Amino acid sequence: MKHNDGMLPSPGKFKSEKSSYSRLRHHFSLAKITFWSLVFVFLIYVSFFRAPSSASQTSHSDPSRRSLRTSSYGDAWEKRVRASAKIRSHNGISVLVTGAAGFVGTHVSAALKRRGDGIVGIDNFNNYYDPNLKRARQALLERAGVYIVEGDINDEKLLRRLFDIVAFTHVMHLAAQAGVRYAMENPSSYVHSNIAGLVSLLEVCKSANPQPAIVWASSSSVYGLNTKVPFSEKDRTDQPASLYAATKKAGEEIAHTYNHIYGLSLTGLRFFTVYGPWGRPDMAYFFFSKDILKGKSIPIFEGPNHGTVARDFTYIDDIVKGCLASLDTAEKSTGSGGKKKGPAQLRVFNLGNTSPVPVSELVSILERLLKVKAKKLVTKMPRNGDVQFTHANISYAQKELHYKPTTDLQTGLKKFVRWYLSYYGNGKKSAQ
Ligand SMILES: O=C(O)[C@H]1O[C@H](OP(=O)(O)OP(=O)(O)OC[C@H]2O[C@@H](n3ccc(=O)[nH]c3=O)[C@H](O)[C@@H]2O)[C@H](O)[C@@H](O)[C@@H]1O
Repeated sequence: MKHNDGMLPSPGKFKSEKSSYSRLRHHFSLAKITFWSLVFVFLIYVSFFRAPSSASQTSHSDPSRRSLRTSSYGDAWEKRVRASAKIRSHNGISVLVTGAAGFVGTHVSAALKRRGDGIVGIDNFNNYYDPNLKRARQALLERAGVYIVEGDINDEKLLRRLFDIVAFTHVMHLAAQAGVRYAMENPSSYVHSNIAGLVSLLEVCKSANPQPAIVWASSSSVYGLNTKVPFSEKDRTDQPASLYAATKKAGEEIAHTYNHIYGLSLTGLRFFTVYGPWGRPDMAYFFFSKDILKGKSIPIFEGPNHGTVARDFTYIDDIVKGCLASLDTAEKSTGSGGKKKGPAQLRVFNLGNTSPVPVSELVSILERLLKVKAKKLVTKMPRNGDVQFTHANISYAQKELHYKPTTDLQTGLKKFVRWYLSYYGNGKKSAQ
């Protein structure tokens, strides 16, 4: 600005010398044009280079950006959605599976498809862990005839569009930011997926006509610092030990609200450390296997006074049975047009294995199966959200869902290791 001010002409001078006046005027306009061009270029720079850098951090969380992409989905896309949602069995259901390229999502989608239900998946394919594994799961489902729409559950416009195309009878909501310890690194991703994403989904479900029944993934971590074992659904869950657990607990309260106000039928499933083939590389059994094969040391947590850390590890096939039984026993939502017509079903179930195994035992089993001795590094359990012990009381699920886990850790890990070695090779091509 100063530079330009300095060029401001004195009017008196220009009256006496006309030609130099017009020359000066010409110079002045050139300077003005140059100045405003620079301002313009600067503004473009700011909007194109600065703003997107902050947007790119939240790009996964900006539904409007995705909606732009969504609007480009055309007839061919719609046809794929319809084909995938086609029910092929008598009494089949049509299910929107969120997080379909995830570990549990893939297994549940495949199982539903096998029995003739119509399935449409949705997944944002984020890079919390190796997206190649998610793509491989997608390819697996694709071969089975399940289409996964690439999109975020925060994108209400996309969700509404899916409901316009398919009258889903059920939603199996498995999309989430998982992992207990990562919550200290990236807390907002938990709020984004587990709270905002859930609300976005429920908003769409509540105004869908007919409203679907919803089954969704809560977590055993909601028991937090609860010391009464085995954990029963009636026990207190108001002492979460991690933000992850807090967002899942918040999800249970949000479910209550949508059930209460809009008559949505909602079933929350508290999964207990689910493991198996096609599992999540961020989980201990998975990266322990990878590191044992690589000869890297593995940190085995122990509690205060050398206390045992144990988990009620639950095999994926048992979890899938629990999910399907929850869908099959879910009553219809009672609302329509965003209004409640009567009381609707609201349930929460533990889906565990009822037999906790110490982490040290998990490692011993892996050593035997992988035929490699682990380099164990016994470490004090860090204060980053872990709890020392989980143990499910499953009597409620047994009664209502006929849920009965049948796979012990040794048998389940054998299947996992077989898959791991066939997928990644004998440690040569290992997980990322
Ligand atoms: O059941 C649940 O609710 C939760 O189960 C798992 O959480 P977590 O049980 O902590 O599973 P892992 O991260 O695989 O840990 C398994 C066990 O290994 C221990 N561990 C973990 C990491 C490590 O480096 N060393 C170690 O000993 C943990 O303390 C824990 O006892 C999942 O990661 C969560 O998404 C899920 O919600």
